[in-house]
Amino acid sequence: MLLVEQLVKRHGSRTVLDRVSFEARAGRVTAFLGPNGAGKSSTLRILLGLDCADGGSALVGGRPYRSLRNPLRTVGSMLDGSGAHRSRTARNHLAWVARSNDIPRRRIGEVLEQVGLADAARVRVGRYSLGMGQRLGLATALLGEPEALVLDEPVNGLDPEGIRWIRGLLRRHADAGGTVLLSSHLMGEVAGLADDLVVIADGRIVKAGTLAEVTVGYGSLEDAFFALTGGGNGVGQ
Ligand SMILES: Nc1ncnc2c1ncn2[C@@H]1O[C@H](COP(=O)(O)OP(=O)(O)OP(=O)(O)O)[C@@H](O)[C@H]1O
Repeated sequence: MLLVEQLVKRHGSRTVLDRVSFEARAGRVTAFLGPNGAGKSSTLRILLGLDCADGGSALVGGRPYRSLRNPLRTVGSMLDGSGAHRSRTARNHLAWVARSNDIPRRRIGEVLEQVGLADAARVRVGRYSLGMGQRLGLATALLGEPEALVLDEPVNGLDPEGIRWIRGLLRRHADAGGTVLLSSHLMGEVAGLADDLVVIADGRIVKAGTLAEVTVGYGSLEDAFFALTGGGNGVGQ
């Protein structure tokens, strides 16, 4: 469903993505794992049409994101929290997104209920906690009932109950045949959730496969991660 092939991205003379290739399949939760600065966000931004590649391709359901007619009905995403303006309420924000993507209004109430924000729907986003902002970001991603979800560090700011909740939500999405791609630099959250792993370090894919394939020969996912990434930063925080 999500296919990244030979992706190259440069900033000045620096190559931050070096022929990155991987696939996130339908019915699976795929974790995109790597230390800070490895190139996860850069890849996801290109996949979601927010940045241009210098080479290669990134396809959603066989097409570049920018060629999708109503993108939020194909792929829902969350990068950098909710993406909502501080002065808006959650309901206003979702109404605006729904309108711009031809999504029926009934979905607003449904997703607010689904992410546990129904009671805070009329509170301004500027007053939300980090975790509430994450929930609103997820509500926005779910609004168009997309087949695929692409989430950058989705558990940031969530408390243990929130982490458990998001795990369940993503699991159900994949079990219903959807595609989930999430990035993370935290081991613990991924070990209990992902079916497939893609490990990136210094802009290169160093390993991809099922959880069992990636961890074979190592005591734990954390051991595998350190060995594969050369002991990157920010791991296990
Ligand atoms: N606009 C930019 N200009 C210059 N360098 C950039 C730019 N955007 C990203 N980079 C660099 O590209 C590299 C990859 O960054 P990226 O944000 O994709 O990493 P990441 O794996 O998402 O890390 P993190 O977990 O910290 O978010 C980093 O070295 C970063 O400094």
